[in-house]
Amino acid sequence: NSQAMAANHEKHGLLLAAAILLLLLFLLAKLRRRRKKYGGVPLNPPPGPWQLPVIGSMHHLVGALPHRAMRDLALRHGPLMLLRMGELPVVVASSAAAARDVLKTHDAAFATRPRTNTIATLDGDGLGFALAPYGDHWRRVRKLCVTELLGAPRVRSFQGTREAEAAALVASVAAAAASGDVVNVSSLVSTYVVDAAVRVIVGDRIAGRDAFLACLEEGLRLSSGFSLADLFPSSRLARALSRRSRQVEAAAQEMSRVMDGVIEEKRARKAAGNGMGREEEQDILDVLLDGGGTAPLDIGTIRAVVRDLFGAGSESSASTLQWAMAELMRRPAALRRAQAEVRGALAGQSRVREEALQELPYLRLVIKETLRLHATVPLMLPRESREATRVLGYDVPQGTMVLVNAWAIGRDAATFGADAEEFRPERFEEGTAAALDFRGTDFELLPFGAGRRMCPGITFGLAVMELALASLLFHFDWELPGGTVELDMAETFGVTAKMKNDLWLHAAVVVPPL
Ligand code: HEM
Repeated sequence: NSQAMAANHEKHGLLLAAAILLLLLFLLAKLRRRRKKYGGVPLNPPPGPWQLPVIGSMHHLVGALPHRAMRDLALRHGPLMLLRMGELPVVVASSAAAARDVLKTHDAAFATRPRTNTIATLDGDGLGFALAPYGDHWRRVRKLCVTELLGAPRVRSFQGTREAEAAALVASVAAAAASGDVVNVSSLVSTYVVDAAVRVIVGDRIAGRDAFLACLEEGLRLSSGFSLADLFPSSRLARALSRRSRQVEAAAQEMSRVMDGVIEEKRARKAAGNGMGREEEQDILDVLLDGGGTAPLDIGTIRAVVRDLFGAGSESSASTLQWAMAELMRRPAALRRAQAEVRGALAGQSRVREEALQELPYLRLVIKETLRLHATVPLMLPRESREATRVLGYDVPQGTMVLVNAWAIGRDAATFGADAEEFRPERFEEGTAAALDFRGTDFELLPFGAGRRMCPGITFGLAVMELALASLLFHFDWELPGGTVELDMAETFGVTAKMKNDLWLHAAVVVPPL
């Protein structure tokens, strides 16, 4: 009997051991699968919200704009968190300290951009530099752009063009004011920014101008956000089903076709000895076709650089200007102060010349505060880790997409105090905020990013924005249209957080344009 009991015990023991072994193997396999999914062998992944199979964390982002939803999640999960968008692991940095670690301490490790299907399709036959992988091509094109195209001397050389476009903007507002119509500030400001950009980038005499702009706009719209194929890159079905993939392909082809026409036109004019005048008259495309003093660039690269400059430069600047006007309308004291400043500095003159902008420190604070509160590229442009890296003590494996929530960082009460959500340009005249700058050295304020991939168009963008804002405030008094109690400050979804609805205002001429 006792022998039978012992045998029974042994049998149970063996069964138990086998069960435990199986369980362990199962858990190990699961763990390995998890680790493999995260990419590599992370030791300590950043915390994050719970995930569902297949869609990952996407259900946490439903119902709010991504930068807002991610800010709310970061308040619960911390300044560095791990999300999963479909198959893609995405790490989000949401505090100045986390941003410093990504953009400064490990700048080189995070200096590349993810290559999503949308980007690969758009870049199909030409690689610019905004979305290019880190490497020799990016380095060469960026250097050319920083030194030859977007540097202070070149930007200064376009002063006359900008002033002419600002005069056209003022004339359009004045015409609407004279007829008593409400002015669509959003639309006029966008036209101004795009016209100024077209003239500076490809010149004002191109035949295919309208088709060219329509293509750029479509390309930009399609490259915003994530497409289905981007979220499930390994799923050929998703790719086949994704209507956007096909739209992107069609847009990319059309864009190349139109752009080639523009370039041909330029080349023909150049060959005829007409159109490559003195340096100060050269537009950016002239310089690109010239090779900028180095070996000539291939046509695909030229196409892509032109597209990048438009894509990165136009909507961001136009959107910032619209937010600035909208915020000023909500803060009459700030509006009055900015107007008193510009009208005082330019007393007796009939238009704003760029030299006068030096005398408008408050106007600059208005733009700075707008960039803080409405970082128009709210999640910056995505980065990707080139190697396994530790950020704030957490492991970020190679190949992880990294987003920096510049929008949330600009509104962080830990930096800007209890009124961080309010528009108050004066904050930059007081206390520690006065020392903060947005040129990539202070991680509390990152509207243009920081590090190797930071925005190279700051000088260009500020020149366009300051002149327009000064002109609008110098010539006109502004009022909300009758019946408007509260301005609609909602944002749209996209790479840039634009105002969702156009800003309509009443303008009254105070200083008549010539
Ligand atoms: C208010 C205006 C603007 C804002 C808020 C803005 C913001 C940004 C941000 C956040 C980035 C990503 C930086 C990073 O990854 O660290 C960026 C990149 C870039 N911006 Fe801007 N930008 C503006 C105007 C412009 C203008 C006017 C141009 C050119 C004409 C321009 C050209 C670019 C390019 C080419 C890149 C990619 C740089 C690279 O990957 O190496 N931007 N911008």
